[in-house]
Formats: sequence, C-alpha cells, structure tokens
Amino acid sequence: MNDLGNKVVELRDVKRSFKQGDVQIDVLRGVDLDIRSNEIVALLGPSGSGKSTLLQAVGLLEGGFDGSIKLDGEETAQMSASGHTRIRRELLGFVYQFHHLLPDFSAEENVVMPQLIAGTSQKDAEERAESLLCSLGLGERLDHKPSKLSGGEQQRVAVARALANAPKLVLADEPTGNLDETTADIVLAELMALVREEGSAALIATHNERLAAKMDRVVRLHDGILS
Ligand SMILES: Nc1ncnc2c1ncn2[C@@H]1O[C@H](COP(=O)(O)OP(=O)(O)OP(=O)(O)O)[C@@H](O)[C@H]1O
Repeated sequence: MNDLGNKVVELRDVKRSFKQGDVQIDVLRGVDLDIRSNEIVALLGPSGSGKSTLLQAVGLLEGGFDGSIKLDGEETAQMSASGHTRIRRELLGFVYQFHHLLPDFSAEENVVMPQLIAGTSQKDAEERAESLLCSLGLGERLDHKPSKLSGGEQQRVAVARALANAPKLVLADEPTGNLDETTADIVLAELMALVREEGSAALIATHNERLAAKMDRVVRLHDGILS
C-alpha cells in the first residue's frame, strides 16, 4: 500500500470576499483542499482568480477568511495572531515571485537569518545554509550580496531561505514567474527536488501549465471554487 502521508493542509469551505466601493467581490466561494505531507500540488487559475488570496489563507498571512483552515492537524481559524505566527514559523516556508532578499546581507546570511530567529545556533544555521545553497549550486556564491547574483541565483537563495527551518509546507506564489523559460524550468526542478529531499509538501501557484504538469497534482481555481 502506498504511504499517503498525513494531511498537512485541510481546507473546508474557505471563503473570502473583498469590497471595492459598493461592490462585493467573492474571490473564494467555498474552497476545499487537502494536501498530504509528501505532495507537491500546482495551483492553476487565470489572473485574478484568487491564487494569491488562497496562498494568503493557507499561509495565515491575512485575516478575513471564513471556513476551516487546518494545518498539520491544527485548526487555525479561531487562533490568535501569536498562534498564527508560531505556526508560520514552525510549519511554513514562503517563496514569492520576487525574491525579497535582504539587500545588505550575503546569500548565506539571508539563509542564516530565519534560522537564528527560530532559535538555531549560529554554527548550525551556517552549516545548514551552506548545505542548502551548495545543493542549489551556489557553493561559490555564499558571500555574494543579492545585487551580485543573477535572477535565477536570487530565486535559488529565496528557495534555500524558505527551506531553512525545515518547513512541513512550502507555499510558493509564481516562484519562477520572473525568470526566462529555461531558468524557470531549472529552478522549479531544483525547488521540487529539494522539497522532496527535505520531506516537505508544497503548494505552488503558477500560470504555467507546462510547469504544473511536472508536479504531483494540479488543482484549478475558477469562479471561486477549486476543482
Ligand atoms: N486586499 C484586497 N482588496 C480588494 N481586492 C482584492 C484584495 N486582494 C485581492 N483582491 C482582488 O481579489 C481578486 C483575486 O486576486 P488574487 O491576487 O488572489 O488573484 P491571482 O489569481 O493571484 O492573480 P494573478 O495570477 O494575477 O496574480 C482580484 O480581483 C483582486 O483585485
């Protein structure tokens, strides 16, 4: 029998509306989604369909959602802001379309930083940062500041940073959307390989059907519902 893994994500009837003037837009109209601990799931949907909004719900980055959002078995809906912060720190890693690296810090320091915040010692954090960056082919770039790295290299550092604290779930919003096609393919393959190696799950929003087809499962957001 296949090991299906635990459910890292369990969304039930998740809803989110925004008011624009007098008009209410129902972006998420009852989203159900399960992700298991060994799955990499592609989130597809046209521009404006609510992919980022859904990632914000799962990432506990915004309030205003109705429904049930369970992460690693814990219901987060009624939790305090400090509970959300704890879950984000212990469970989640984020990659965005733009790298958001700290410009005055080296590649290695950018990966060390979130580990220090989580309480890891300087020595262990440096070892882990070097190991992650080396496995992404950046062994010769550890001391480079982001401005001295190519777009693909910057995104690789962002991937290493997201995985630094061994998250159970990586949330990625168009992680290769800013890269040329060839580099996007390579960086996505590296992201997926690292996620598997680390035993994490991932939910990756993309416009790219071709890249989505490389993931374990594809879910589509349309008219506020996931299919
Ligand atoms: N804070 C907000 N206030 C008002 N409307 C919002 C807000 N955030 C998102 N929206 C609206 O919700 C809808 C979904 O936006 P969202 O960014 O989640 O879509 P998306 O699928 O990620 O789009 P894209 O692929 O273009 O990034 C859009 O119509 C957007 O204008």
